[in-house]
Amino acid sequence: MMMRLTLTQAVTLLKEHDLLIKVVNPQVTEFTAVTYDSRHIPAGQPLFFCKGVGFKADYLAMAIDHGAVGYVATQAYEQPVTGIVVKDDQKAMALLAAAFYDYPQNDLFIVGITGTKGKTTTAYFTHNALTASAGPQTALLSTLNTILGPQPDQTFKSHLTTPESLDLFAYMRQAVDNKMTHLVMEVSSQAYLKHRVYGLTFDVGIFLNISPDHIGRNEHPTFANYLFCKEQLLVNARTCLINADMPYFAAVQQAAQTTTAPERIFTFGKTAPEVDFRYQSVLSDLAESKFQLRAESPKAQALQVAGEYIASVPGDYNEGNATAAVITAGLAGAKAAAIQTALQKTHIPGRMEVLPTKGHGTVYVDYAHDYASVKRLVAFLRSQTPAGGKVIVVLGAPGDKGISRRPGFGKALSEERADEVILTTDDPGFEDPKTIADEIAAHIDPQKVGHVQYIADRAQAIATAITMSHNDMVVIAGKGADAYQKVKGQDLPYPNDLVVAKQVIEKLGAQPEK
Ligand SMILES: CC(=O)N[C@H]1[C@@H](OP(=O)(O)OP(=O)(O)OC[C@H]2O[C@@H](n3ccc(=O)[nH]c3=O)[C@H](O)[C@@H]2O)O[C@H](CO)[C@@H](O)[C@@H]1O[C@H](C)C(=O)N[C@@H](C)C(=O)N[C@H](CCC(=O)O)C(=O)O
Ligand SMILES: Nc1ncnc2c1ncn2[C@@H]1O[C@H](COP(=O)(O)OP(=O)(O)OP(=O)(O)O)[C@@H](O)[C@H]1O
Repeated sequence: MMMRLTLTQAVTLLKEHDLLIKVVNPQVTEFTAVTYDSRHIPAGQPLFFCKGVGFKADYLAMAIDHGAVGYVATQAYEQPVTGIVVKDDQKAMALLAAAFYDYPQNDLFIVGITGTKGKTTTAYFTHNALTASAGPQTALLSTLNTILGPQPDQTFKSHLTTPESLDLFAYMRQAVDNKMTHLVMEVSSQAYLKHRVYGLTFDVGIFLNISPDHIGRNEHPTFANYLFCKEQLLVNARTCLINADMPYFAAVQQAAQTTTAPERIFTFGKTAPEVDFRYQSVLSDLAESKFQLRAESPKAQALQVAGEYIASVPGDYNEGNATAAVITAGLAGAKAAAIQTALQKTHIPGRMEVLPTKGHGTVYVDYAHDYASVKRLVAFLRSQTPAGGKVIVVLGAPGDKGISRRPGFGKALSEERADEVILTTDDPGFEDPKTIADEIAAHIDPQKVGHVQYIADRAQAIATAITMSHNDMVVIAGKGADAYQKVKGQDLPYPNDLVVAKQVIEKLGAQPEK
């Protein structure tokens, strides 16, 4: 189907949402392409969206030079093309994108997942559970990969956790055209802050947890704003699923109740007094997590997903992520047996990847990169360490953002009493990695952490950690499967932590016997 948007449609929609200020030079009555990037102007009659903190009038001029016949912006420009002037460029872009791509959301069962931690893990579990149940009909929008269909060229690396609205609706259209019936997507708080999902209703909205993160320049001004943005997923979901064990549960539940009847709000938890679904650890070891899921309310029982599950990704916190995926798959019509199989087989790149060794303990590569996740990770590994064994941690903190992570890491490593910490480089951007490491070190309590050192080169830091390990746990945290180091505005190639760790193990001749 040829995608199009008429000027009349655009005006009607924008007026409906009280977003239209005026139209200038209304000579073009139909647009047959849309874009927000002057470096990629499609053929046809393109409409150009002027948006973003870094937008410059020159980009619009360049877009028009390359064929744009209209623009949407918060101000009129001295340009001879049709201009749609709006009160909010991001909201306007989301509304017009949905219309341009002919509302693909109407043909998809959409699951949205938010939470400070666990979004990608839960998204993969849910995607695999739905695929195991109904075949390859489920699209995925995750921080790692975008999957829009079953063919290899319909899977590619993602740029953002939640895409810009224009890309989001384009992806949904491609997914529908590729015969996808379901979509599992991560919804970052940033997506609501920047109105990337404005006007979109989710069939299921999952709220996993919230802890202070993503507050600062280019992100949220305050924690209250961060919480508010995350709550919007539930305000815009037909069915809500909430972790009742987390702080701020009452506020989040209240947000869900604003638009959703109690029959469509489900809660889960391990320790909360009243929940629809309760999960309980059966066995959590270094390879997997086995847990029991009980349905405690009639509406929970009706889903028929209670039972025992094994999640392939170790870490006791992954039981909560897996529980959310099981319930959601049940809500989407998947059968317990298919969900069980899928959970056991799910592999998530860079999330709790395990490398056993001969003589150098066990090596973990994990994406933990804030206070809450490093704390839970070190606590879990500590609980699994054999008597006399140590927990050796390799990590750094990124530059130019997430400044609160630096004291957070120091605090988490101290509270969980890491035995050996090797501070290193992790996407330093325009900052000096040694200064970042010093800021982390300043928050490490020497009474609680055995020894701290700094090794700038990440591969060298990993080699040092694995070489010194005997009967110990080595955890390489923060970068997961990232195959780059962000340095001074450039993505410098880096093999990734798993590849480096495997090379070190091989060099040491420490591969385990098959
Ligand atoms: C703060 C934020 O959300 N920024 C995103 C946003 O930027 P922006 O709208 O301000 O755009 P900009 O990069 O300043 O550029 C302005 C405009 O000029 C256009 N342009 C630019 C150059 C040119 O030559 N011609 C041209 O037309 C650009 O296409 C853009 O439309 O839109 C851009 C795409 O157009 C994104 O790449 C960019 O994400 C940046 C890279 C980013 O780091 N975002 C993070 C904070 C983010 O969104 N993270 C969350 C996950 C958080 C979590 O883990 O929970 C996410 O959902 O990914
Ligand atoms: N429920 C949880 N509680 C605490 N830590 C968790 C939880 N789930 C995952 N983690 C940790 O957080 C890391 C990131 O997990 P995941 O990628 O699933 O989360 P995310 O929400 O997508 O993260 P991000 O927004 O940073 O991309 C994992 O590698 C693990 O260490």
